[in-house]
Amino acid sequence: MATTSQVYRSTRSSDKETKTFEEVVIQGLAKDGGLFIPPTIPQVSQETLFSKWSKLSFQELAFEIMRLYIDSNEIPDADLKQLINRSYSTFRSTEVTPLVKNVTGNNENLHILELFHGPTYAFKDVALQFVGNLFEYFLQRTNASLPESEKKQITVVGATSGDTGSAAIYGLRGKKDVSVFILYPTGRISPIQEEQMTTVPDKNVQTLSVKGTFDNCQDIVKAIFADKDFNKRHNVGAVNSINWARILAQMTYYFYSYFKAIEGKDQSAVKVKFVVPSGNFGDILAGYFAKKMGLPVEKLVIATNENDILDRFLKSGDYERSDEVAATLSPAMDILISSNFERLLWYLARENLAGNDDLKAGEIVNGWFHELKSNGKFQVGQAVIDGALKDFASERVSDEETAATIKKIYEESVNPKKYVLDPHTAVGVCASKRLIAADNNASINYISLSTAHPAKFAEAVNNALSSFEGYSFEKDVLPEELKKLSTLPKKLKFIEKADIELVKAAIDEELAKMDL
Ligand SMILES: Cc1ncc(COP(=O)(O)O)c(C=O)c1O
Ligand SMILES: N[C@@H](CCOP(=O)(O)O)C(=O)O
Repeated sequence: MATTSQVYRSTRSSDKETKTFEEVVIQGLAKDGGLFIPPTIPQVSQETLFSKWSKLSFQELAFEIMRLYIDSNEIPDADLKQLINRSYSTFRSTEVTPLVKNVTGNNENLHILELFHGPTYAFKDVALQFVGNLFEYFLQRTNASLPESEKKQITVVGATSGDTGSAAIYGLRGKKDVSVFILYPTGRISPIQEEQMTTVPDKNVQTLSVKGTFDNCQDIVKAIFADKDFNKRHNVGAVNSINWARILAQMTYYFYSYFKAIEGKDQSAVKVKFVVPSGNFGDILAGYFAKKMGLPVEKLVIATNENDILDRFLKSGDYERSDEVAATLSPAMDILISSNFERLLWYLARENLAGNDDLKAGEIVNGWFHELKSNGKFQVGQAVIDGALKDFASERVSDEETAATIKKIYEESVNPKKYVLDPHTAVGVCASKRLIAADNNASINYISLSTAHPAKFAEAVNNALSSFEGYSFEKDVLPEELKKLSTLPKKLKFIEKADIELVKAAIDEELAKMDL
């Protein structure tokens, strides 16, 4: 049997107010600047997990999980099933997120969880195909009873370091009553990522290339949510992982891949570690929920590149923003502040500092984030670090190690041979390899999340592999669908400075032209 959790609250709130699922999806960010979380995490029994859920398809599993977090009065069973099936019908794999088992042979138990079989070849599609359909569902229902002049529209404003942008655009292109504005840091995303976003001709889509960093873009998006007047005029919606529905939809692949990894093995004798290339902490946070719901995960391993705020936190308890973002081979993870970490901190604060009191936890987290804003850092104390270390470990991976891992796996892989990793996935696989050596324990299975298709990062992949005889990016890596992108006309608007007023003015101007 499973328990449910269908009300939400803000990580920074110390009052009793709760919200419904629809409210948190449509609102995105809480008014106090906090993120929405379910205060109670539903529990799933081991019996349900292993005698029922382990036999389900990806779509069936998604339904069981989502049902626990969404009241059936908000979305009835039949509608939720339809939303899920429609969202995953766009994937190129019938399994949606297939697991490549024992990629380096049987000795290492290293499995690669391929999350890039959706329309934009990155893990974001798993959540954003669903979120796009969800926006449409809620809007159609609200608008059905309203006269034409009062019909609601949503203006989605998102920030991307490369992948969220295109996945959001593909999830929302052409949808009625929704417009999409995506901010990305000029020159800091790969050419294919930029082409994916800027070549979509639908009139409800506009990309904004902002002179600055991803953190500048994310800060502007959060400030836009806090701007009451702009929000009232435009009804702003979130596609970044500040939107709870993103995290919810990502939980499925933790359960699904766990069951695939242990298939045919004695479940009580096997341990599973998930290794997750991390930036904004949205992907691995879904794994935290899966673990807390009852999936017997040994550890969730945060793999960072040189932008290592999460690794430094786990080692010191200081959450401290660096002065500058490093440009690495894994640019989608070039992030200074990991937005979703706030959600984890709320649970850790409640359990370790607030005597399990929701309101007190909100007060503590609010204090921390005010400190971060004024001093660029805060400290959580040993009890919170110890709490985090029960579920998490972390590894920091350099660019040299990333490139070396792409090479090594190309050389070593047996299933299939000459397996090509993208640089983000390589950060995770490098961390997995370190753990395999350190743990030296044959009962542990490592599920390393592959967050993007290698074709999206041609330069890093080619630099690592072009010296191998017979290697051809065009022939072996680049999918047909991505080949034609460079020939299509681009639609983008430059924003000269990372300035909220310039961005708001651009949105106003473009919205007027869209005439939705
Ligand atoms: C390819 C890729 N890998 C890893 C990440 C990091 O994921 P998260 O931000 O959820 O930690 C991102 C960006 O989010 C990404 O685009
Ligand atoms: N790496 C992300 C950054 C945005 O993160 P999100 O998960 O909060 O949307 C990207 O590719 O855009």
